[in-house]
Amino acid sequence: MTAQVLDGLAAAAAIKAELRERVTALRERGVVPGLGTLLVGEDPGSVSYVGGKHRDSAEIGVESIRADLPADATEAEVHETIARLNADPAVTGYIVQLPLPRGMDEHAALVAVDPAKDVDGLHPANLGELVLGVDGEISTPLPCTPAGCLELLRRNDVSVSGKHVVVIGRGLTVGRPLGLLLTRKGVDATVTLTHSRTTDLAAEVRRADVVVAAVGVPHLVKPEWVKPGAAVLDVGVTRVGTTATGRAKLAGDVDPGVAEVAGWLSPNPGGVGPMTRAMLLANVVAAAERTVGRAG
Ligand SMILES: Nc1nc(=O)c2c([nH]1)NC[C@@H]1CN(c3ccc(C(=O)N[C@@H](CCC(=O)O)C(=O)O)cc3)C=[N+]21
Repeated sequence: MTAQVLDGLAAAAAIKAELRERVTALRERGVVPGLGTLLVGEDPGSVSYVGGKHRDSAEIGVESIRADLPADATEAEVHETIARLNADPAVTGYIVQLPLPRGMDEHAALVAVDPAKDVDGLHPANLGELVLGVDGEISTPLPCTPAGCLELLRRNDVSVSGKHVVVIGRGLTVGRPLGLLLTRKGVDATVTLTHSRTTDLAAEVRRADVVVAAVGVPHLVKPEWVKPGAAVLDVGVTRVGTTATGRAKLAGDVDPGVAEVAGWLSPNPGGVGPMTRAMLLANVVAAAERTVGRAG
């Protein structure tokens, strides 16, 4: 058996086509959505992701506002830039690209973002809404990678309702908020949130109907761990060298052999990454629509 491909590029293209129409409607009302990014330093992964976010924005008519600071920028400069993005009316929403350089206080940066402009869904107020709003609709932005995981499954008719989902990794941007999203009413998964201190990860994964690997350990999830027919989302990515042509060689958290056991598998690249970017744009468009609502 070979797993069906959970094609993130195709799903993201469909989402972007829908968003493009909403952007056109906003522009007709004189509202121009703008995505801001704050990037500190030159981590090659971060540079590549931020570039992708702005390319996607241009495709659907969202303006780009880039703030790039050198790796040796001071924390005060980072906070000045955050204040500027908070105040800039052209910026509908923005993200502080993580990780920040070693030694910088990420929590302090995330708290400083205006919650109304937090299109990452990582401000404590928005994460708090995610915790409090488990029983109903919430209008605050959802963290992009967790939302992208659910949307990729939904668009491929893979239901998680009543299913056992094993999430590997408890990080701020994926595992922890994903556990909250999966257990909301209407999503209704049963979740096991595993991490580096989990005693027997292989045994946990073997019981899973859906596996989400988000740790950044190349090829961690082995074919023998996966229940035949399970859906596997490969979220983590690690740069493991460069190709002869100078491009980055990437390795996901899932061993390629899993494709022979799983029922569905998201490729990496081409799976959850493009969905993360699509969800970011969805948050920007929704934030712009909320400003229209406020104006009457
Ligand atoms: N504040 C913040 N928000 C984030 O959402 C955030 C972050 N910081 N820091 C890092 C992680 C990682 N992340 C990715 C986004 C897109 C791809 C992506 O589009 N990947 C392409 C390949 C891109 C390539 O070739 O490098 C793919 O999977 O097909 C990957 C990873 C967002 N993150």
